[in-house]
Amino acid sequence: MEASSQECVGETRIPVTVLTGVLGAGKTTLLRHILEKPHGYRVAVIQNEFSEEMGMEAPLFTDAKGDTIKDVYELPNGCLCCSAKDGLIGMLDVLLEQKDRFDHVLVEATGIADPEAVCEVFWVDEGLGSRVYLDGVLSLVDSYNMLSYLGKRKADEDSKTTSLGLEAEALKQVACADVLILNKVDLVSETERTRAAATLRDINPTARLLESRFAEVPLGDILGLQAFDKDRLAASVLSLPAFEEESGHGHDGHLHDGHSHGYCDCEVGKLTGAHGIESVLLHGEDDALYDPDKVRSWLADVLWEGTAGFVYRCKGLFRGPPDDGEDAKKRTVSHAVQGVGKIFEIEEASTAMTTKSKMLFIGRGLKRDVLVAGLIGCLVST
Ligand SMILES: Nc1nc2c(ncn2[C@@H]2O[C@H](COP(=O)(O)OP(=O)(O)OP(=O)(O)O)[C@@H](O)[C@H]2O)c(=O)[nH]1
Repeated sequence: MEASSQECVGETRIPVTVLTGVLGAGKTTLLRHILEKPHGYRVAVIQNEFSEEMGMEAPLFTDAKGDTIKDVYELPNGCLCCSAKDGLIGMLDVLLEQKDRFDHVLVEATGIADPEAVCEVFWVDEGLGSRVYLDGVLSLVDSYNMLSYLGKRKADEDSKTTSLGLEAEALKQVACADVLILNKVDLVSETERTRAAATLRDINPTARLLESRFAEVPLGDILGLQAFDKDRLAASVLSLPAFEEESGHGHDGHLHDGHSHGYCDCEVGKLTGAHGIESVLLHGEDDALYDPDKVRSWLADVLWEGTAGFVYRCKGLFRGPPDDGEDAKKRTVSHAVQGVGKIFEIEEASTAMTTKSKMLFIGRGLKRDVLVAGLIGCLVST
């Protein structure tokens, strides 16, 4: 596409990139890279996370001075590919009024959004199409977990107890991509990395394929590419395999068909339920302190042994005891928990907690009582 085609009567259209990726693939990590590091790119971000439904706050992005970055806009109330479409158009309109502040817009879709339906916003809405253009679709893929969520694990492992059940959504995100980022390559062997890359190439032979650790990619490789091609996207989606109807998620693998008939499970903006995925949010007691070592061994049981059902994603914040010698009433230490598949980490949170400790688990067949008892078992003994 010629650069000049992005101009309209004396005005340059703003490029928009759509970012997709299943739960925990590294979308927030990529946003940190884009927003917090000094690249010279001025990017406004629209986030459509399920944070409200999940009871977790959206992540804060800060600049080198520690100040909160303001160019992040949250789009609540539903999923971008259906109920939040109008909200997206409205928000882009608001952003365009301040377009001297940025050169690029990045729209982060939830892990279940249908990227094809999100892209349609840009050619269905004529008014919008004259002011912005779709630069490309960027899909992040977790190289460590992708074979399970793309349904490519060996048959004996590929059961509902070891898979999130979002194969159709994950495949479509790969198929629709103009740029694929194979992230978390630090967690896989050379052989696994090659296999993962070949799997992606099989599904989408034409996308630019990048590999990354902690989503660190040159921004020139993902933004300002003028890579989006409507016909290529349609052809790529058509070549996807059909999926059987499951858990009320009524589609045939081509999510587009479901949408074009006005039906979408994520219409109410819920990741859980209709997709057969559950979430459990645990709240700690007001002043309770949790022992990081106990939390670590509890999570090992939950994630590695499956003691509370199949947990694919967990995240949380909890209050721990003060460092040795400090008065517990004066200062407690906040810890952040992040887990994807069987990998998790607990580290001191960079910002002090303003809310109670909370822990979110997403997966299938979750045992709430077991999780509640597990968290209570992590209380600091007095
Ligand atoms: N080892 C490793 N961990 C990574 C990499 N990229 C991201 N992570 C970790 O993976 C976890 C999930 O990353 P996020 O960026 O929060 O993923 P997300 O896609 O925003 O997650 P959701 O909002 O739940 O969909 C965090 O603990 C990250 O630090 C990577 O390249 N290597």
